[in-house]
Amino acid sequence: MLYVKAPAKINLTLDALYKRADRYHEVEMVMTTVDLADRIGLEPLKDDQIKIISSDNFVPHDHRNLAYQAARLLKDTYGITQGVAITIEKEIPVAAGLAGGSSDAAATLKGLNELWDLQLSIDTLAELGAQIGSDVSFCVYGGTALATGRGEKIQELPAPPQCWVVLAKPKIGVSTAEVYGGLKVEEVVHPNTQQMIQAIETGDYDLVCASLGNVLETVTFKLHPEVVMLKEQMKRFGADATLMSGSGPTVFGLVNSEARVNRIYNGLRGFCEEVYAVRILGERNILA
Ligand SMILES: C[C@@](CO)(OP(=O)(O)O)[C@H](O)COP(=O)(O)OP(=O)(O)OC[C@H]1O[C@@H](n2ccc(N)nc2=O)[C@H](O)[C@@H]1O
Ligand SMILES: Nc1ncnc2c1ncn2[C@@H]1O[C@H](COP(=O)(O)OP(=O)(O)O)[C@@H](O)[C@H]1O
Repeated sequence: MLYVKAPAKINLTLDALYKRADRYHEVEMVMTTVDLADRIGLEPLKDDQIKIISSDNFVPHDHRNLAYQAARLLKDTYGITQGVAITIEKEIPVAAGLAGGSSDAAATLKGLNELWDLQLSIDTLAELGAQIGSDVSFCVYGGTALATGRGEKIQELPAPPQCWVVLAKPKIGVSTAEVYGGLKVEEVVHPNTQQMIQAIETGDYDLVCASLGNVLETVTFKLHPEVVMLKEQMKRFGADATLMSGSGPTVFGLVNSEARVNRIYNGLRGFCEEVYAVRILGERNILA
């Protein structure tokens, strides 16, 4: 069995510039991976089938699974007749704004590239990933990046200044398509993406905190007011800055003191089941 790690991402910024003719939004996003990860196990099968094994009931076990789609894409593109059993040990909450499914797909692409000895470059894997979903290219590279286009054009950035990230997910799942569908691009307050990049490049933690912004927040807040409450609680418990990740509903807080992390974690655990305190995995780890 070949194992590959599939880490979650958070969006430090998420800006939408306009809606395109293909109905996707042209975006600018600063994203970074965190050390909350699924584990993907890949085992060759003699017969020509793709089998998904997972004990998580929220994860589809058929062709709708993004890891299944990654294997299908490689098989169809490169004429592979071997089958594979894909075991998904799920740690990342599903439909949470943390790109769990996209990261599983990216890890599957990387793992099968080895298992089937395809010798594809990381850039080719990222291009293939874009056919599966907008976030998959970023997940292939990991680390920290500016993502543009519909999210698939990736420019590497250095690691942000090290800090803790507290993640809290309310008991709801959010549909990315529904949230983007409710966005009125002409009314949004744009985050300052260039300032975030400058903050990361100069290692300025306070400026990172001041530059967080996500135009999807207002849409998800209207659909699910409990997300606003959670964000306010996190700030009240002492996070330096807070933001919703992706289309939500997960909210994260940045914190640069361990004592405060514990206080926030314990405080939030009182009324939110899914809380995690993790570190930023700022650097690329292509081999995962
Ligand atoms: C919002 C983000 C931010 O990182 O993350 P999540 O909340 O999903 O984690 C991503 O852009 C999500 O990427 P991903 O989940 O791969 O989305 P896709 O499957 O490509 O698209 C789902 C739907 O979202 C809308 N969509 C997505 C990306 C984009 N740039 N513009 C869009 O309008 C489209 O309606 C599309 O049909
Ligand atoms: N391997 C997978 N893990 C999680 N969700 C998956 C996976 N494959 C497909 N999905 C589907 O993708 C949708 C989005 O899930 P996910 O990637 O976890 O969230 P998000 O897009 O908010 O980051 C879910 O509705 C789920 O049914």
